[in-house]
Amino acid sequence: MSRLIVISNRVSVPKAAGAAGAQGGLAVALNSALRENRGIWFGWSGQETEEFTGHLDMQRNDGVTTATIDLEPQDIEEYYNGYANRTLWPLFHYRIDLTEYDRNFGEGYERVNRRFADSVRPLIDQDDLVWVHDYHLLPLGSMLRTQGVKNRMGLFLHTPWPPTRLLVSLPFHERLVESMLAYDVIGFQTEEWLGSFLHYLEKEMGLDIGTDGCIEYQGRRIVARAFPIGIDYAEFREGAQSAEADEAHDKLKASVRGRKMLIGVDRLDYSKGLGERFESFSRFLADNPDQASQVVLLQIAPPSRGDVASYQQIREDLERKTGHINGAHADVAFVPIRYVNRGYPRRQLAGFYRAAEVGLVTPLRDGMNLVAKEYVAAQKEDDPGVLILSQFAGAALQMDDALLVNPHSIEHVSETIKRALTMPLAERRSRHEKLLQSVRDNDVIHWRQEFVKVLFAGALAQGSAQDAKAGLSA
Ligand SMILES: O=P(O)(O)OC[C@H]1O[C@H](O[C@H]2O[C@H](CO)[C@@H](O)[C@H](O)[C@H]2O)[C@H](O)[C@@H](O)[C@@H]1O
Ligand SMILES: O=c1ccn([C@@H]2O[C@H](COP(=O)(O)OP(=O)(O)O)[C@@H](O)[C@H]2O)c(=O)[nH]1
Repeated sequence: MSRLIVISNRVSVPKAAGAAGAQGGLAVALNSALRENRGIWFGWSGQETEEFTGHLDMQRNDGVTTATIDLEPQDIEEYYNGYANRTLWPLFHYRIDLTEYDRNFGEGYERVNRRFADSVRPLIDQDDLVWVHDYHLLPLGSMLRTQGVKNRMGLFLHTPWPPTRLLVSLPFHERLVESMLAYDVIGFQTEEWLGSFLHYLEKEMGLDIGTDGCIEYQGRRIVARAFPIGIDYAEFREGAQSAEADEAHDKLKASVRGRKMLIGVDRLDYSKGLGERFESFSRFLADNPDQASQVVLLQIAPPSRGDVASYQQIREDLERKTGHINGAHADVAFVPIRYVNRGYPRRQLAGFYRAAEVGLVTPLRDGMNLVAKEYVAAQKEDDPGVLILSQFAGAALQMDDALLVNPHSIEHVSETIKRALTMPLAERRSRHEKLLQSVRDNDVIHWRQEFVKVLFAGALAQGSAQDAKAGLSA
């Protein structure tokens, strides 16, 4: 069996920054995928070094071998804080108002991708499958090809892919997209993002998408397909039944003293729609004065990408908004929003999810959103909570038994909160049963197997890309 060489910006090693529980879905998903496979996970340690040395720190933790490099401050500033998180992240989440174009960012991005290529190259054996992740590393595959790597290489994008009319605002967009065509397989979270990618290839590059869903490019055949990511269902369910989860559940339940609870768990990111969520909750309190002292919103929001100005801004905005809402609706014995700026281990989160009657997952745009799936997996099957889910999360395409909302519509979300809180048990059970089945059937193991199968076999996309092309416009 071929080894898997996974390459991502973020690697989940104990030494990595944020390992305490705020690393986001990519790290969580890859950790469990790699535990199942022989191979190596390569990437940035999350640490800074004065001068880049290319030194590989190899570790074996919990069944996963990792190889990490440290980056120098200029790399972190231009590549991670710069091109990845000030340019591509906002653009890929449809926020061209926040997108910054700076020549130094682009140069730093290419330099760090080259450093990744130089460092990982010696780890790749002839039969290995190479699987690159996310927007930080789009040109890595083409750099490895230049170094003579002939292995099968795949790319999976964890974020949305933007509509063509937004993407063309990126200087040198053609160069970036063309570099992606060095991969043999390009995976997206949903058919929608896949459709936008294919639209770009057709309209901007004049490429034909084959009837078999493949792209012929310079004598090579590339498969582009949707592979929706899932959670490690078995591991999460086990954790959700642990003593740690029970303790977290019991403590939280006791603290709300009989009130109903809504829960949100998100990195502190403008894409997660936290401001709109708080306003919707405030509207619910204003429109339902009889309920106002009976319901509490717990928002867990570990800080993320704190060196980027737009993230500092959203943090300030939310602090101000929470203060206003609590000021307007609190009384001496009751505060409506508990806003917590720290991360928790997932076993504790599982207990928190179970304690909440409603899961509020309302991003303005999100590649998938694993919190939505975790909320469902953590519920008691005989008395489950209700998931309110943004129609703009990738997860919504698989979870239409949730209450789907437009997170921009404060009225709609407020009314949906009321509906969720008063939903009869029979409807809660029937919705939850279907959601749980989908979360169980489409777990992270299924995701990894599907991607690796296509990468390994070079198999045709079986019409999926063609469906997306026919059914969606960018
Ligand atoms: O590494 P950070 O800068 O701290 O950010 C954390 C991760 O955020 C993003 O996660 C995405 O991947 C999830 C799993 O596929 C998906 O559910 C979610 O919708 C995405 O936002 C980012 O794409 C990762 O690279 C980051 O590691
Ligand atoms: O305090 C926290 C907050 C979040 N997470 C995890 O971070 C992931 C967030 O993934 P998601 O796909 O929802 O969003 P992302 O942060 O990757 O954009 C989920 O597995 C959460 O359980 C965590 O472990 N502790």
